[in-house]
Amino acid sequence: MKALHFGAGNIGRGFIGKLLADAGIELVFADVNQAVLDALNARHEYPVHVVGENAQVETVKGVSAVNSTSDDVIALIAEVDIVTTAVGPQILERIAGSVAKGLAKRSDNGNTRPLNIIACENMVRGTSQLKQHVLKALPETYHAWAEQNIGFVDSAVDRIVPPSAAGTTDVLEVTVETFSEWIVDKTQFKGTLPTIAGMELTDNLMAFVERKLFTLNTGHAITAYLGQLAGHQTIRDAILNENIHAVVKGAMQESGEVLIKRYGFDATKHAAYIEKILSRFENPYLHDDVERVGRQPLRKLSAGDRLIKPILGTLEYDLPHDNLVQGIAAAMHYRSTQDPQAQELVELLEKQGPQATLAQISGLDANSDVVAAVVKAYNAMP
Ligand SMILES: NC(=O)c1ccc[n+]([C@@H]2O[C@H](COP(=O)([O-])OP(=O)(O)OC[C@H]3O[C@@H](n4cnc5c(N)ncnc54)[C@H](O)[C@@H]3O)[C@@H](O)[C@H]2O)c1
Ligand SMILES: O=P(O)(O)OC[C@@H](O)[C@@H](O)[C@H](O)[C@H](O)CO
Repeated sequence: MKALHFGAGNIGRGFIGKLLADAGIELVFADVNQAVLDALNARHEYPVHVVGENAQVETVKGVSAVNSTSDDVIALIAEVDIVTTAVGPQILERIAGSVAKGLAKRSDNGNTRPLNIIACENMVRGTSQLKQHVLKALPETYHAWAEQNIGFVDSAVDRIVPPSAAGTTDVLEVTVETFSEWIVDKTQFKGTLPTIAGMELTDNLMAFVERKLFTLNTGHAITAYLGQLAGHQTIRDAILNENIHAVVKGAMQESGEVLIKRYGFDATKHAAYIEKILSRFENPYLHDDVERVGRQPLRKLSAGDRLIKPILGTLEYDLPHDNLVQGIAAAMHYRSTQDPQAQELVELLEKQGPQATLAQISGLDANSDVVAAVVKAYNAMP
């Protein structure tokens, strides 16, 4: 079996690529970072530091790499059995053109072996969104063939992988937590279901996607935003602040009440899931900057993402949401000179103030009580 994985970044090298290579699948990474590409092709292996109580260094072996903008990608898509991505939601549209060209070549070559494509991004049904971009770029004459032979499989992916520790000179080294979870929608595969250790199959993916994105990522983002406001550099320092801990836990519980109503989750098990996540945020072995976790605030404040979708759920079921309001207000205070979305947020706030800015980014009604509550909390923050 052969795989092409787009994005040799933290989650690509530290989680999805590692699982594929560990399963004995011949793995080629596609990326745009020349230093990473050169190192992968020179060494064909890299170290993964799995940190925790039983820390160990595992070596991922037998990998190679191609430039994601080269025709190599097209040739690979024509022949591999599985394509995965971990590039970031905003990049999916950019790789869709090459995927479409690869599919056309695959069809022209008469290759009818099933190919499954799995986007491993923090978004709801990211692969389905990639599929739409690919179909737009693929001439219509290939659509029926693609429907028959290509599985676009949605997934939920969970493992905290910050950039490697400061001081390392190895561009390939990656540090990961012990915990990991990769859940894929088994109803969307073409051909035989793959058996890859660490990949779980489900026929109820939406529950897992929302449970992860609207618990872990909701709490993570709020930890980052409140943490930055309080002057903390890392997620661990932020969550050890009692006031932040209380709001983060409260927000995950508020979001959890929605998930319990929507998906019938067991309340006791969900409370334990929240506690486990809080302990992961405290992980003393990871150095995870609030700036990484808070990155791209406009994406995180958009209607379907980790802050707004949960609060919409509390409105739908008439549930409390005071802690989510604090989290959204803190997100609007996020600042980063490295992050174009943080710059855009500042420009919007300067031009039109918090009420219109929040309404524009999130799709919430500018005159709603919830927007008024966020603006009040925003103005009360330092
Ligand atoms: N890091 C985590 O803890 C974590 C956990 C779960 C999910 N995720 C999700 O995984 C995705 C990737 O996150 P990450 O933390 O690994 O980010 P990252 O920045 O470390 O990695 C992204 C990689 O994509 C590459 N890239 C950019 N444009 C590309 C292109 N056109 N073609 C191919 N590669 C391209 C970058 O060079 C980089 O190596 C995101 O959607 C993120 O939400 C991250
Ligand atoms: O990757 P983002 O920007 O969507 O979110 C930042 C973090 O919350 C995220 O990367 C987590 O570390 C990850 O989702 C853990 O599974």
